Amino acid sequence: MIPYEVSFPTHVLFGCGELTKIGSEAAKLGHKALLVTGGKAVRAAGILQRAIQYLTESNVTPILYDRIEPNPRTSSVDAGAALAREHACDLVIAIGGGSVMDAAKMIALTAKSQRPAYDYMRGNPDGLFAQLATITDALPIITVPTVAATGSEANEKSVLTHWDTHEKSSMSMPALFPRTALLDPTLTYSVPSRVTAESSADIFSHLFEAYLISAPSTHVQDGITESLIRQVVHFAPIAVAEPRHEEARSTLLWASTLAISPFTLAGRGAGYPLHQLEHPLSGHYDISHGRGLSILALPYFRQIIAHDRPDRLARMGRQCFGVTHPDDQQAAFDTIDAVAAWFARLGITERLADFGIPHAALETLAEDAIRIGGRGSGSIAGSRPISLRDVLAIYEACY
Ligand SMILES: NC(=O)c1ccc[n+]([C@@H]2O[C@H](COP(=O)([O-])OP(=O)(O)OC[C@H]3O[C@@H](n4cnc5c(N)ncnc54)[C@H](O)[C@@H]3O)[C@@H](O)[C@H]2O)c1
Repeated sequence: MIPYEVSFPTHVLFGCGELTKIGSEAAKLGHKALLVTGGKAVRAAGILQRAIQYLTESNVTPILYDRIEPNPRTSSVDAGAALAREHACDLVIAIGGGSVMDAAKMIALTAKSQRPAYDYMRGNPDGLFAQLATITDALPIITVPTVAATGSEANEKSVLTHWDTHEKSSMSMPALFPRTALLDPTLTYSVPSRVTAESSADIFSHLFEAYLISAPSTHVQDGITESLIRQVVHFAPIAVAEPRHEEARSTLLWASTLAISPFTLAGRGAGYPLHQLEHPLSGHYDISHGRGLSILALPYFRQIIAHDRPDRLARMGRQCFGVTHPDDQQAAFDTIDAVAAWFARLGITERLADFGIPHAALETLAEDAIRIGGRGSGSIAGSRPISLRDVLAIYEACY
């Protein structure tokens, strides 16, 4: 058993219509808010206009920064932080998906520290990466997720891309915990089916990654994780088919928040190897995160987990996918088939070649995965040290 220390400090308000409370919640934390969002979707859905109205009615002045792209870049964070300083904002509000929330959280930090976002990233040799665990100072943050996917709304993580070096990596520090998260499932009704499908695959990957390579004595966490996987497997196809299905959208939204939380992760003692394999794909080719993960998942199961932890793959299959075979090895392979069928139901069937990635680039991508994801160790931590050869074999298998 691995000892753990747990913190879930974000105050969560969950329910259809909770967006109406954004003004009163913001007024508790500040007077002038940098309102961070993406280019079009949130405005097109009418969410942005409503948020501005509620803030203004509560005497909170919104300063709009609507330049966050999917797979957010350090340059966008730096520009947002400069705007927050210029207007003396005392609060940051994120309305959008994981990309917007991750960027807003780093804006809240760097607006105060006055350092470029890249200073905090793994690849910056003169940076602060080694000190992240002790960094606590940032402007207060409110998150309003409009996609059920990353859990960024209530966790201490941010994933950014430094486009000059194509490094995409995650940072984790206490300063990034949002103070308040407003979770309103109706805000996700406008998410297109394609994005709903890949976001659901992302929630699923957050749930299975540490679960499949978990240390022993995590029975409570296992039970919660399996329950969440069952809900995502059941409700994702429903939300894809019926975007305004309240029960499906509500379930996916809360599942996404809990998927990266101490309730599922405490004491696992394991990292996110599949995420380390995905980051170079979106870092170089701007592939959406959930899509990249789902393309890599099946070869990762076949080449790593089915050999190292058939017991865990079999358990996930029996608990969440109706697998019944009594032999663990066979049940592990049956689970892979069941996950493949679920991806197919969601319409996720692409291969890496479909995204214009040249075959000759696979080696560079694999080297990047090892360099950034391996933190200088020469391999990625997982059920065993995952080598350059393993990564390349997985990329080849889904090309
Ligand atoms: N912080 C974390 O813990 C964490 C965990 C996993 C992944 N991530 C990162 O988060 C990012 C992905 O976030 P994401 O999956 O939420 O996607 P996203 O934020 O990139 O959004 C995906 C798309 O959905 C659109 N969209 C958002 N809300 C919408 C709505 N209501 N209606 C219609 N369209 C809408 C966006 O405009 C965008 O085009 C990646 O960079 C990933 O690496 C962060």
